[in-house]
Amino acid sequence: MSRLEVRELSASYRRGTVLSGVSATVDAGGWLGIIGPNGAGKSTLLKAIAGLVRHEGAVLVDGRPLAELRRRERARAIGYAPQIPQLPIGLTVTDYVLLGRTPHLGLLGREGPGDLEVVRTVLDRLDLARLAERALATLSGGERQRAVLARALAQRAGVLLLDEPTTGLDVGHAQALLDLVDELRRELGTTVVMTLHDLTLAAQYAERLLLLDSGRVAAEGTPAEVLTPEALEQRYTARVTVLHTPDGSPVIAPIRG
Ligand SMILES: Nc1ncnc2c1ncn2[C@@H]1O[C@H](COP(=O)(O)OP(=O)(O)OP(=O)(O)O)[C@@H](O)[C@H]1O
Repeated sequence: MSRLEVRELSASYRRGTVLSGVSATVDAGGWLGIIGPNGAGKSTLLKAIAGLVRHEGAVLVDGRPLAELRRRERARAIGYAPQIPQLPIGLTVTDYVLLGRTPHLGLLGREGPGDLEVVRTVLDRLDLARLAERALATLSGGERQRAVLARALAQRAGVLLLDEPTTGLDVGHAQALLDLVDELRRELGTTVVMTLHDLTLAAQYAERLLLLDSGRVAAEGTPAEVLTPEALEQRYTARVTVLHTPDGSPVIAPIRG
């Protein structure tokens, strides 16, 4: 169970500031969706939390600054599935997903039956079992994306950062993935932070949403609080109507001009 705290995070690339004073807290087992228009800083925020871009401010897991953790400890604390990963394309799906188990291996660095079982289960759930021995290079875009997510899920880190995890996935595979993440959350108490452009899906799975605009927090709250037609018009320059599913979850429907 891991509680994530992001305090006053700021980050800049050479061209200028991309994140300014972003703060957020995600309770253990919570699910925070990061939304916002292109270029708002969503991916940079995840990379900063993962410790992959230089930033100011602090990221704490269960009150401990991540910057103080050793590499292996950090890999157990935080898992990250990037939007555009660098893939060792010669590896098979199984060997690649097994890399996710690295922070859990013993001194000899050999995987045990437990590690193989975790990998098998994740492959099965993400419909990758029949591709287990295929090289990553031979996979389709959506299959590759699922392999990247499988590796992050196999890591079983306390906090899971997912950058646009459903990009390139068909609706069924997208649902299977988010359902699996939800299960990990319920069973293991995994804390999830996910960026997503699909606002309807974000509303269905995330408990809370954080709307970023130009590197700042424009709104934070439950999906119903954040996803108002006014906010979407203002932040995305979009014409939308907000409908609701029978269980009350917002559905964002674009209106043709
Ligand atoms: N490596 C980099 N070097 C310079 N600028 C960068 C770099 N990465 C991102 N940026 C810039 O930082 C800003 C935020 O980018 P980021 O990828 O975090 O946005 P995003 O909200 O994830 O966008 P999208 O929805 O398009 O994926 C953008 O203006 C982008 O051009």
